[in-house]
Amino acid sequence: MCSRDCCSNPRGKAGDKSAINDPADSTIVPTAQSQLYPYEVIQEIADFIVKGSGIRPKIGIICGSGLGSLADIIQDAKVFEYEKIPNFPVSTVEGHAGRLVVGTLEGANVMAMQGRFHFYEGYPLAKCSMPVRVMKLCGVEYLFATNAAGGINPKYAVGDIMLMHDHVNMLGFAGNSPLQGPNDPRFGPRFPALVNSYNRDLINKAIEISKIMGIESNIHVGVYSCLGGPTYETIAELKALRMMGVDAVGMSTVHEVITARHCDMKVFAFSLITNKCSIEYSDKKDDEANHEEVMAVAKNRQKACCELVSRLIAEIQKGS
Ligand SMILES: O=P(O)(O)O[C@@H]1C[C@H](O)[C@@H](CO)O1
Ligand SMILES: Nc1nc2[nH]cnc2c(=O)[nH]1
Repeated sequence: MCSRDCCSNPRGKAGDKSAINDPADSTIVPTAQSQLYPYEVIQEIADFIVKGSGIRPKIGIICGSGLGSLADIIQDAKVFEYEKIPNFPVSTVEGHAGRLVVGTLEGANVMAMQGRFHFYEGYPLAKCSMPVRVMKLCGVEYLFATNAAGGINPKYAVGDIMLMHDHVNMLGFAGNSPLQGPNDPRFGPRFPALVNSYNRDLINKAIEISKIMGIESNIHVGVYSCLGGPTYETIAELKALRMMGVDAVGMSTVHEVITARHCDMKVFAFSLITNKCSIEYSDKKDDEANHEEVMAVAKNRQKACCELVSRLIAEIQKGS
């Protein structure tokens, strides 16, 4: 366990001047990824996982809210509780177990985060997406990021899956990035491009797989937007997002994708639509999003999500 309480306590020790130069104190050094988690610290975490599991994973999976079962299908699993991994944050959200599962899926070496870190938990974005860099130094080439999201596109139904082909980074519009601060070129360039972030081949393969699974009418390709949370959106915000071309809205994934693309990982991401976001004013309680509904829908659809992920990993394995 890390001796610096900042790693488990997102608030740190405000006002403690002696900690100003502590690179891992998230209160004093707000968001600079390379300062919060220098390369050497990420390397130590990666070594801990690779040595502890005896596996060098090729595919990294991040399980969205209620989608932890994506990690339950991993074979020969070696499980690391987050609190036992040196310098790792802890999960604080229901539906995010807080375990890293390393093993094999469809013959591929994989590592899966059963629980991710969100900005609204009080973690800076650099900390939220730090595990993606750990994945990279473990050997991961492909990031599979999943999330639960509200459907703004009126054609989307609860339980549908939206394959992400682009995003609108609302936190970025507000000047917040996981890459803020000094750049460490060992991870990637100062100014990474984000066009084509979502791997087109993997999207096309997922569409083909959805046909084989007979769920193609529940599959969409669309644009996700990440907001800070933890509040769900107002009607006016939803209307604005829709005008911007957003199809689904959530509170995660985008900063993970940015970090993955910065270090040149191939990205596949999807949103499970757990609730419909009505953009009309109404008094109906049914129109209000809530986390219980999000979790219940995710539980109902976990089988389809697991099959999609497994089949796509099998395709990647076939090509390698
Ligand atoms: O981790 P994800 O993005 O799947 O979780 C979503 C966003 C919030 O954490 C939560 C809201 O219900 O679900
Ligand atoms: N921001 C946001 N996140 C979600 N996660 C699941 N549903 C929603 C939603 O409607 N809005």
